[in-house]
Amino acid sequence: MSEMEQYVLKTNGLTKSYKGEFALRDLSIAIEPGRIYGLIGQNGAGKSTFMRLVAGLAFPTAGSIELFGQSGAKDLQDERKRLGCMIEYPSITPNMSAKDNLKFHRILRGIPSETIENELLALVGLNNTGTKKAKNFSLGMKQRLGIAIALLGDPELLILDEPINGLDPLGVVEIRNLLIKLCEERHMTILISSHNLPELYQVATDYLIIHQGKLMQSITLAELEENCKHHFLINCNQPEKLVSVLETELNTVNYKVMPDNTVKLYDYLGEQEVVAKKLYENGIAVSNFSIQGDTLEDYFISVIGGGLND
Ligand SMILES: Nc1ncnc2c1ncn2[C@@H]1O[C@H](COP(=O)(O)OP(=O)(O)OP(=O)(O)O)[C@@H](O)[C@H]1O
Repeated sequence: MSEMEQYVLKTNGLTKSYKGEFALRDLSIAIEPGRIYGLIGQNGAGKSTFMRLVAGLAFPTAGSIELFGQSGAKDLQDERKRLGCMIEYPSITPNMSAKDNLKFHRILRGIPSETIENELLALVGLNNTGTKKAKNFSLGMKQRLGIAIALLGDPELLILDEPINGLDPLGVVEIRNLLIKLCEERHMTILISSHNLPELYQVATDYLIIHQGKLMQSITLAELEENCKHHFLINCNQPEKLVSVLETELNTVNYKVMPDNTVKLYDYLGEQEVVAKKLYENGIAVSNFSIQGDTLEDYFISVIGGGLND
């Protein structure tokens, strides 16, 4: 990456329609290097469409794509050599072993190094599969082989469409560990889609939530955790006085004043009456005083819920 390449991928107003129906609408995102982005949305939200457009497997109806700082048609095609993709299904030949599958794709892509096959098999934990044919692999093994194929060109941006859906918990952990390793050891940027937020959790550093083809939210892991953390939500007529009461009478600075002047208090969660009493004693009129906080699923639903039926 050169200094010019602040973003690995940037899209502006990216739109794709099929026969007048929008699969993707006005999607503008920016992906920074060395991070793992979870592209999250329900079935049909537009995740695969987005990945296909970035990979050059489909063409946008409107909007633009910039890869590694380049957006001209020819430059974009050149930059796509720096991508590794597994979109929709792993491109596996069922009657071949893992190694032969890798060899086939290596030759197809004109990669001379033969040692890369064994290196990648070891990396994805398939080095002991010998002559076993891919059709006899578990789903998790097939996904890992698909990832190994996507890694053949030593990509800087790895795009994986639903690599963990349908896997058992152990399979999910294996893929998760592999992705974290690729990001940490090779500084690879990863874009991974799923319709399951808890499955992406612990692997993604950033989340792009899409619904009905539109970007609903781009959020970091820290922001997601902050939004899901349990707290008292307090609405009152004197937020400054409330803050002073929290600090001086309740001895806490573990609160946050939101842009709309509501206050989130993260302390005293089991002691609602203690807080309520202090507010009352100090003459603070409260219009809302409730415990808030979401599970990841609740949060996801609350974000996409805003876009239902538009
Ligand atoms: N080639 C195509 N022709 C017509 N419609 C399409 C085509 N590809 C996608 N669509 C439509 O675009 C919308 C988005 O589909 P897409 O496959 O991108 O969603 P997704 O989020 O990847 O869903 P899933 O999780 O089910 O894979 C859907 O309504 C789908 O029917």
